[in-house]
Amino acid sequence: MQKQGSIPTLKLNHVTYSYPGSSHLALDDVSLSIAEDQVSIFIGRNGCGKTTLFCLANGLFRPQKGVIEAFGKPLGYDHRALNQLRQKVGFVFQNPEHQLVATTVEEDLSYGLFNFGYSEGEVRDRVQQTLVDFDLVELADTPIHHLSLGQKKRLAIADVMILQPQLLLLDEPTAYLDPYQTRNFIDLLQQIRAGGTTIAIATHNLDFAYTYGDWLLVLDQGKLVTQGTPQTVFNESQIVKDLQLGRPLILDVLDLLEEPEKSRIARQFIQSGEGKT
Ligand SMILES: Nc1ncnc2c1ncn2[C@@H]1O[C@H](COP(=O)(O)OP(=O)(O)OP(=O)(O)O)[C@@H](O)[C@H]1O
Repeated sequence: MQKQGSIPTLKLNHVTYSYPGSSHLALDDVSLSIAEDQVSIFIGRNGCGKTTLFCLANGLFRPQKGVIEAFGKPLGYDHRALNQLRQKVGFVFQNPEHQLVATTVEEDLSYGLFNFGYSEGEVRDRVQQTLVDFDLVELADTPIHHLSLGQKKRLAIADVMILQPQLLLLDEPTAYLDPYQTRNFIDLLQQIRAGGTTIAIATHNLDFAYTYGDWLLVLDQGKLVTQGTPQTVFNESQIVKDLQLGRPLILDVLDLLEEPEKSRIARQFIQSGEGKT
């Protein structure tokens, strides 16, 4: 169940957006909530609107219709309001190359803090702590272009987390990562979540979505077509079947088993995902 009652971290009320010069609606009358204490995962075919939604949530784009609320208040679009929003809502792009701006790891971590006006002492302290937290100490002086893609992804997340956001938006976080790096990344997410940051993710990785998500939101052609727990969405949603999004591998494996083994493994698998925090 999606948590009811508390103020959602992010709320979209009938939000519509089309890119400048385009008559096509990238998001079409979308209403949804991201609950504070759940990992929300957006899935859907290429071009369904996931990245656009995150750009709207971060104030990079402004909807033509509808209202977006973060932490119970409608977004403002003046310079000051956006500055505040971007400290509270961190957005990690799909491709870390689009995000890393400085020459070395340490400089890159400092960059955002200086931009937001933090003092030199505060920047120094936060950078040192973040290097430790994100296992980047040995890479502190490494030129960005010497990093592997997995290391760049880690740095891109650290760049955002150094601002201590309340909501972290991750676009395709497991893309380009090998299984070992994916495991490390999931550990990192658990750490971030335990620190109290709400996490929302856009992904095509259905195994990751099934295991790690608390709440799945399915977009198609700019519309929210269904939402629910991963179990409900993948086991019961006809829409998801019709969209031919595929299924998590674990469900195909379960189909090969007989009862009671099937129920036993399914329970174990779900419980392993529940140990995410
Ligand atoms: N800069 C742009 N100008 C015009 N249309 C765009 C632009 N960027 C995206 N679109 C369109 O907006 C729609 C939503 O795109 P978006 O990138 O949000 O999808 P997505 O779900 O993130 O896709 P993917 O899974 O491929 O990353 C698509 O129809 C896309 O073609």
